[in-house]
Amino acid sequence: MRISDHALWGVGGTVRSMTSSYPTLSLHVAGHWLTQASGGERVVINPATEEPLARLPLAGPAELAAAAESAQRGFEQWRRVRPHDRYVTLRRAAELLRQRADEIATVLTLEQGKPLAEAKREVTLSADIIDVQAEEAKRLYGRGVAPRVDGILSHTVTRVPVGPVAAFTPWNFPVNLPSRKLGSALAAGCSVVIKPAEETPASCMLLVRCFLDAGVPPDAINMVCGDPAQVSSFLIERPEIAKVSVTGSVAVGKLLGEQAARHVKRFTGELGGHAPVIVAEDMAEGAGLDFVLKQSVTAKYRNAGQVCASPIRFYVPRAQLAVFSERFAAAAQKLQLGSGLDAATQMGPLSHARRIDDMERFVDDAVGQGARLLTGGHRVARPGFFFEPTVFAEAPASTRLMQQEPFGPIAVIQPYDTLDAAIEQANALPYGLGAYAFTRDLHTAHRLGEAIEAGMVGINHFGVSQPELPFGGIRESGIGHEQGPEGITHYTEIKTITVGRPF
Ligand SMILES: NC(=O)c1ccc[n+]([C@@H]2O[C@H](COP(=O)([O-])OP(=O)(O)OC[C@H]3O[C@@H](n4cnc5c(N)ncnc54)[C@H](O)[C@@H]3O)[C@@H](O)[C@H]2O)c1
Ligand SMILES: O=S(=O)(O)c1ccc(CO)cc1
Repeated sequence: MRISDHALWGVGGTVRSMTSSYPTLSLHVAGHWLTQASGGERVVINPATEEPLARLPLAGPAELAAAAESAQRGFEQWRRVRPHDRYVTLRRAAELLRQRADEIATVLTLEQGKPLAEAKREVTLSADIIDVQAEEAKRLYGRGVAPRVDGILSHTVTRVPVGPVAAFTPWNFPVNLPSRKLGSALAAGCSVVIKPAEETPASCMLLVRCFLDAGVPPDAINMVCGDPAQVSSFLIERPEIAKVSVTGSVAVGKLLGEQAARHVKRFTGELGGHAPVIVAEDMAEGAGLDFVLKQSVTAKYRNAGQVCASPIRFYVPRAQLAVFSERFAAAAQKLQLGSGLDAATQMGPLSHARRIDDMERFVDDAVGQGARLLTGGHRVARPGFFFEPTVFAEAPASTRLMQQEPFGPIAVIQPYDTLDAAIEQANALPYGLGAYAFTRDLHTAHRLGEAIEAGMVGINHFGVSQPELPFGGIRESGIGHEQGPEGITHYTEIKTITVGRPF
C-alpha cells in the first residue's frame, strides 16, 4: 500500500495502525493517551518500503499547554517520592522494557530501518541505561560544611531536582536517546515533557508505557509530537519548564540553547560530531590492518552511519593509503543491504527521504572538488531509502564532507606523513564528540589519548558508549553529559541550607 491509498486509514474517525505489528499512535498528555490532537496529523513511513505505517496526531498549543501544566503537577508529586522508591520504580520500568524487547525492537526497525538485531540490542541496552540511572537516584550525595561563624549549627549542600524538563530527541536511536533523558531526569526527581522525532514516535511511546506501567505518575511523563520549531519554542517559553535537554544537530542545539538562555533555563545539548580515526603505522599492515579494517567497517556502517559518534575521517600513513582504501572499499561494497526485518541484512535504509538528498549533496560536492570516489555514491534503485555504502579517499579539506557531519554511510580516507600531522588534522574541526585511534604501542596509545580533542576517545575499540559512562562532547558537539553519575547531576540544582541556633 502506498501513501496515496487512504482507504485503510481511520475507520469511523479513529486513527488506526496500518501494519499489525505497528501500534496505533498516541500522545501522552496530562495523564491521557490522545489519538487525536489540535495540531493535525502526519504519516509515519516505513523507510525500507516507503509505505505508511500509521498516522501520528500532532499537538497544538492546547495540548502543549496541558502538557506543561501536567509536568508541573507531576514534578510536585514525583519529587516527593523518596530516592529509594524512585529507584525501585525505574528498575521495574527497565525490567518491563526487557520483557517487551522483541515487540519494541520490531516496531523500532519498522519505523527507523536498522537491522532487527541492532534494534534488539538498542532496547536491551536502554534497559541497562535505565538501571544505571535508577542506581544513581540513591547516590545524589550532598556534603556538610563546618560553620566558620558563631551562631551557625550547620551548612548542608544538597542536590535537588531542577524541575520539569523539556526533552527533544532524534530518530537515529529512538529508544536509547529518550531512555538516557527519561532515566536521568526521573531518577533525579524531575518530570519530563518529551518530544521524540516525528519519524519514529512509536518507539518512544512504547518506552513511555514501560515507565507508566512501572508506576511513574502519569503527570510525570508527557509525550508530544508536532511541528518541531513550534513545539520547542512553545515549551521553552513556558514558566513550568525549568530545563531544556536536546539531542540533535549542532544547528538545532544552538537554536534551542539560545532560546533557553533567553529565559535563563538550564540546558544540555548532545549534538553532532565528525569522528576521526587515526591508524598508527604499527597497525597499518598485517594482522593489525585486518583488525582495524574489520572493526572500522562494522562501526562505520552500523545504523547506516547514522550514529553521532560514527567514524567518518580515517587517517592512515601515506605508504598504506592505497591498500587500506582498497580493502575498506571492498569490504563496504560487500555489505548486504535490505529490510531490517530480514535476518541477512547488514545495513538497512536511511531513516527518511531527506537523508538521501543530503547524501547526494555530500557526494556531488566531494566529486566536484576532486575527491576520489572508491565505491558507492548512489541511491539504490529499489523502494526504500537505501544508499550505497560509500568510500572516498583524499578529499580536499574544503569539501562539505571534510567539514560537516554526513550522518550517513560515507567514509573518507586521508593520508598522513607524521603522527603529529594526523593529530593536527583530527583536531581541525570545531566538533569533538567521538574520536578513535589504533596502535599496539603503549606510549603512542597514551600520546593519542591525551592529544586528540574529544569528549570520548576510543583506543583500539569503538565502544566508547556504555551505560555506566558519561556520553558527551566538547566544543560545538555539546554541553553536558548523559548517563552515569555525570548524567544525573545535569538534572539537579545545588541548594545550600544553613541552620543557625534559634536563640
Ligand atoms: N551527541 C549525541 O548524543 C547525539 C546522539 C544522536 C544524534 N545526534 C545528532 O543528531 C543529529 C541527527 O538528528 P536530527 O537530524 O533529527 O537532529 P535535529 O537537530 O534536526 O532534531 C533533533 C530533535 O530536535 C527537535 N527540534 C526541536 N526544535 C527544532 C527546530 N527548531 N528545528 C528542528 N528540529 C527541532 C527535532 O524535532 C528532534 O526531535 C546529528 O547531528 C547527530 O550527530 C547527537
Ligand atoms: O549503541 S551505542 O553505541 O550505545 C550508541 C552510540 C551513539 C548513540 C548516539 O548517536 C546512541 C547509542
